[in-house]
Amino acid sequence: MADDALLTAEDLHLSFGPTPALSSASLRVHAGEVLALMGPSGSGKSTLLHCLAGILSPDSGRVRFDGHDLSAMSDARRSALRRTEFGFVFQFGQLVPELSCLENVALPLRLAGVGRRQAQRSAAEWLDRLEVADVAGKRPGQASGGQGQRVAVARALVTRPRVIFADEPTGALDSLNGERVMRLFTAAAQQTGAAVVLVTHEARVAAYSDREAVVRDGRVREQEYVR
Ligand SMILES: Nc1ncnc2c1ncn2[C@@H]1O[C@H](COP(=O)(O)OP(=O)(O)OP(=O)(O)O)[C@@H](O)[C@H]1O
Repeated sequence: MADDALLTAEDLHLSFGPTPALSSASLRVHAGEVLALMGPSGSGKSTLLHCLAGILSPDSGRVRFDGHDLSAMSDARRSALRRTEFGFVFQFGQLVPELSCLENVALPLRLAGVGRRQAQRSAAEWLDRLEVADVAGKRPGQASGGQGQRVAVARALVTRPRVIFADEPTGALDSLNGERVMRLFTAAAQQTGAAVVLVTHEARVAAYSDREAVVRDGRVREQEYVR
């Protein structure tokens, strides 16, 4: 594999008490690619994603983003990196229920110091791109599951992060809505040049990736370019 990876995991080990979750897991993520992490339940996919995102620290091994070792950073610097360079989409959108969908998407920009009007303008553009402009004024509870996930994708992309981590982003949706989310998500990520690291059980969802990596027993066993 080429050495120009944006994000790398090298020989990660991590146990939760007596339970090993990662046992020598290594992976490279390249700028702009969509990488699907697949594998059996409990094999370590989410743990690997959380280590790559700097949410969990491995017991040993190293994660590097753009050449910088995440474990060598202070907590404050790692949090800042997560806010500015990474975006997140989870199974249940985790939108703020009291805010409108527009305000949810504008929120990461507001937290980054962008003025209200500019943040709302960008948020509206992103809702439009994800084909959910019609729910801008609604609260997440008034949107459907598929619309909520597209709002969550807009919120993850609005800051133009370099990597988006998505853990079962379509897990709560039927296949038609799941495919719509994936189609819009991957197209939007491609437009911004963001890499996507996607955990999924579903071959239909993984079909939107450029590359699949199979995690078994805490280790990346097979990797294959699918497109
Ligand atoms: N917070 C935790 N505390 C204790 N054990 C954990 C914790 N998180 C994960 N584990 C264990 O670590 C192992 C790997 O879990 P992980 O969630 O990474 O697997 P996964 O492949 O994402 O599973 P799934 O597909 O079911 O979501 C499992 O044995 C799991 O039970």
